[in-house]
Amino acid sequence: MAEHAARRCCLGWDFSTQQVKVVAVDAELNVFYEDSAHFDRDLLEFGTQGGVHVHEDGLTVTSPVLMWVRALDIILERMKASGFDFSQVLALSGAGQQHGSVYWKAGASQVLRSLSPDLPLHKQLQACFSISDSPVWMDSSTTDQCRQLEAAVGGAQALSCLTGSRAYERFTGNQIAKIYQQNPEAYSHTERISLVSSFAASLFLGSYSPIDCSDGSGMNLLQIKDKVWSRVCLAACAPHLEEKLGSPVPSCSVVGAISSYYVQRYGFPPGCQVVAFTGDNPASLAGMRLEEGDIAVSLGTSDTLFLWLQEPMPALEGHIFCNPIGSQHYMALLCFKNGSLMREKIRDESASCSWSEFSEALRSTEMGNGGNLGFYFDVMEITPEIIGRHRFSAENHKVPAFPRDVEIRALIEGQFMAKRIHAEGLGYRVMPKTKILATGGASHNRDILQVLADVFGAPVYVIDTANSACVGSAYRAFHGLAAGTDVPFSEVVKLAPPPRLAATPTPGASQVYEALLPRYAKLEQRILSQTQGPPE
Ligand SMILES: O=C(CO)[C@@H](O)[C@H](O)CF
Repeated sequence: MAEHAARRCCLGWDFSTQQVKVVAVDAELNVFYEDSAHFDRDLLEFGTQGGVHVHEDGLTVTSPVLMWVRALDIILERMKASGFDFSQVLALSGAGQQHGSVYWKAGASQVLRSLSPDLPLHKQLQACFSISDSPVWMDSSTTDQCRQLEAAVGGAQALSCLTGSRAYERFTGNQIAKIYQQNPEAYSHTERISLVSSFAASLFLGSYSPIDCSDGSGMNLLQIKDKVWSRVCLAACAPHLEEKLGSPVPSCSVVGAISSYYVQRYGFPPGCQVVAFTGDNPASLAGMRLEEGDIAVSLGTSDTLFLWLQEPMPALEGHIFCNPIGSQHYMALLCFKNGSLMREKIRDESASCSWSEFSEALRSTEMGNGGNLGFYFDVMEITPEIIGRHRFSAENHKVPAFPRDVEIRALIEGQFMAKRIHAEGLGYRVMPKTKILATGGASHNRDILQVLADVFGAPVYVIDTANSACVGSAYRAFHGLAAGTDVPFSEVVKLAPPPRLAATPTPGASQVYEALLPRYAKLEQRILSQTQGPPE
């Protein structure tokens, strides 16, 4: 009977790099519907690869904004054809790939406000964008604009203290500066600039949605402490920018009711609430239900850390964003490029291409590896900027090689000690209630997770994050329904399936790694100074 009973629900959307995805989550926080429109597969007319166009200069990377609109049409039509009961949708929220930007042409707001329910969105919005190919996060063509912005605020560290990051090519302020400098006419014909997240929210609102503080933190424009635009940064990027951006809002804000277009065309209830959309990574933090003191480690091609921070320490590496679910707190992202590909290389070289031999090596070597430490960066590392393999004996002497088992443990201990050191450099602190949430390919290897638990001195849980940005957005929609009641996000999501405990710290682990971590940090600085030359 339950199957046919009305299922009050919230929708969570993700306008990501390669697809638009949606999940429907019921009041018991079960996902009961999901669908996606894949750009390369379902929207061939746009000719993207991996959802983007890489331009001939090899630096400029864009995506057609109308492709995103068309993908939404496809999903909504498919949901309608499947008999999805839109009348049960209480609220919706969503996520977008961070840093990307959308340029609404003068007059577009009028079109958004008066959409005809007889036509799909893409047929009505075709003339609404002053830039048809939106810059996205894979773009790295704005180095000049990055240097100009840092110079305007007093340098890279000053910009990081102000906005949470030093200048990065993909960050939206630098992308806007490039458009203003290279296409001033298009810029002057632009009445509104959205992020991908607030652009998607605008489609559902039928008016311009404000940018939320969390995704806004990925622009090099928002003062993350005061949660207002930095006038110095705005002025350094382009004129009249504040009026084109609108004012930022807290990520938990209800930005309005759904546009009548969706009520008339699909049967959404007129009172369906739209909760501010945010960036895909902040939405994933919500989907993983990270709490104060927790850390999420995504062990993939590159390893990514999601941190919950109370008192951030902005640095020249990593990114600090306003927290999407703890309005007075922050989150941080740290990316380590030498992730699974490095683990696979050492597996092939030192464990005969076998994960079971790799695991056996971890089980047969002691915590601390007899004082041997290794740094393994076959590609230029981001955190920090080091390349090459560097091995040190217990006496801190450089050595050319380790025995196979020692090599394997040195790799894994080194990767996790680096993560802890750089996380603590951003202000992260392991707390008594800290949980480490592991996800990604390597999180299926229990012996690797045991080292993670030992190095951090905290229990490791595993979670499935396949739909974390979508699910996190649906959770945030439910939280938006409780707006004004001070119900914390953790209370709203307490029914969600709990993560599974995978490893707890070995007795004595803290003593071992409290001694090793400072040594690792010093040796990392030694390598940096040798490879970067003397300080300027
Ligand atoms: O650039 C990034 C974060 O800073 C990426 O994770 C994008 O958000 C991916 F869409």
